[in-house]
Amino acid sequence: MISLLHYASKYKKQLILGPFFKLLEAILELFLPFYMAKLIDQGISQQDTQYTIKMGIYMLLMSVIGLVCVMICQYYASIASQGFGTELRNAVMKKINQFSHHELDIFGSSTLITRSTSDINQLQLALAMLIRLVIRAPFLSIGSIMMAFYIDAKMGLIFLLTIPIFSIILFFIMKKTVPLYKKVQQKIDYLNATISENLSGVRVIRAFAKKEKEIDEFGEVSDDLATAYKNVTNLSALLSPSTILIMNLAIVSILYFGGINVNLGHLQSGQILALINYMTQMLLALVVVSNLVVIFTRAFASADRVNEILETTPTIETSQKATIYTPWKNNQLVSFNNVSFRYTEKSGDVLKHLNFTLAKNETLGIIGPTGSGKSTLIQLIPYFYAPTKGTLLVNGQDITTYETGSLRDHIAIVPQKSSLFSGTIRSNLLIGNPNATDADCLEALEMAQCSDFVDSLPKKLDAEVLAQGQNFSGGQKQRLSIARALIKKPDLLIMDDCLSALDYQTDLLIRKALKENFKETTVIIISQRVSSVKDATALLVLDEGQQVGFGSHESLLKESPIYQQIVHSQAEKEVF
Ligand SMILES: Nc1ncnc2c1ncn2[C@@H]1O[C@H](COP(=O)(O)OP(=O)(O)OP(=O)(O)O)[C@@H](O)[C@H]1O
Repeated sequence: MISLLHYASKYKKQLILGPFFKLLEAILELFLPFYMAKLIDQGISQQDTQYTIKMGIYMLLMSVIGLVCVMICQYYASIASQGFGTELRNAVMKKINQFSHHELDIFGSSTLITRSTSDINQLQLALAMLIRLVIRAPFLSIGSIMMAFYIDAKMGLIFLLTIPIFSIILFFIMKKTVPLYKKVQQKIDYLNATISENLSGVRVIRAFAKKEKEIDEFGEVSDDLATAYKNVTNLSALLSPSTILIMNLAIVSILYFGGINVNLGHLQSGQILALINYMTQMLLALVVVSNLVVIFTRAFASADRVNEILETTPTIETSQKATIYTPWKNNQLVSFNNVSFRYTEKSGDVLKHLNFTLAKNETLGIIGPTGSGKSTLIQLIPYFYAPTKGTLLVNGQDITTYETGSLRDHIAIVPQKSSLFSGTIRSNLLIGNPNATDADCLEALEMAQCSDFVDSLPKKLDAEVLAQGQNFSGGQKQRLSIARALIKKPDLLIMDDCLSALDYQTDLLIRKALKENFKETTVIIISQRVSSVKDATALLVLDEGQQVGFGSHESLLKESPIYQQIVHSQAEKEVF
């Protein structure tokens, strides 16, 4: 948590002045009972109206100044805590954006969302409390004891006695609640993951009529969190009645011993009232201290979770010596040299000893059964993942030596699962090329075979796209994703099984448009359909991560049994 405080360094003024004004207010609050005692004992008791009014005015002034101090402190606390939260959130988002796909896989999106929202909110709250209460509460507790001793040393002993009793109760409650609060935070994480999975898969859940099952399962997760919350709040809630019990017992003691002292003439009734006020003030301040402990415990747990993100070193980092990718230096655009890859240390190799080369302006088709590693392979080329073994050259140079942004600027990928962003059709296309004109957009839409349906929309290029493109059909989303890649006019275009979702005619027209308009572009097409890749310059056949064939359609038909099987099975289907 301490290490995160430098994100509040811009707010030094607020961090110093906030507690300072709160301290001023606490000093004034501490003197109020003292003046009240004087008002009663020397003003009201002795019927000295002038003195009573004077003390009343002092008390009023102190209250007004105290109020102003509180407002200034709250103002500074809000500025500093909100600013700190914003700085921290920006740093976390920056870091997440530097993560390679490997770190994104490890963390998972739901915990990244929880950590950058609710955990940072917790830290923001802790900083606001730090400014507002961390000096005030201990100051009021100690100050009240000192004032009690100042009024009467023997009565002050009652104050000293209450502190260990309160501390023992606080210690036992804290000992039980602190670990429980950590558990609650983990359960919130799990609840968020469940909500996000349910919402993203809501259509599948309904299609399989599993709504009731999902509702029941969510109910269990939710009940689990509620039970954890109940357990911890039940324990925390003991603190308040225990404090009130101690406070009342202490007040009874003050009244009892104070009464004796008043009878003996050692104390006056106003002083007894002041002592009761100090006792209330001290115990309420101690309750605030205990709440602060809870807030800080939760903040420490959140700080660990946020720090985990900030301290993660991305496996793919652009080094100082990184080279800027410059296109067309080398005839061999992509070269896999004995490349193997595994997602995690423990999992086996998903790609095994791949060796092939793709020359510029050529088209490579990748085909193979599901799970054979096709998508994994193409994710290595833009350096989303680093090869585990072997070297991968792009444009004659090891990908690990490139500045990743410049490399990716020259590559466009159409992912297997199309993803559009909320905005308009134009804003989605501009992701591919921010400088594209309307004419460029229309040309890309034409090549991706989506002109007809975009033309039929009343707002055309300005037609609204909802989050994840929900208002478009699967095929329309796929074609818009293709247009977004084409508008980039990349050196290397990678299409990850995106044509299989389209009808044969559209698939054919898109490939024809590519051939005619992207003569200077190297293309990699993954497809389950032989017809989509058979005209490629070379075909790579994958099976369980192994390269089991590489060559033209004709040569593979003669040499590769797996390719023969694939062709045969598809030819059979086409008869029916
Ligand atoms: N992010 C990931 N983390 C761990 N394992 C993964 C990950 N992505 C894929 N895999 C595993 O890697 C293997 C290859 O998956 P990949 O998606 O590359 O296959 P594919 O040939 O593209 O399949 P499909 O044709 O079904 O799209 C599979 O066994 C899969 O379980």
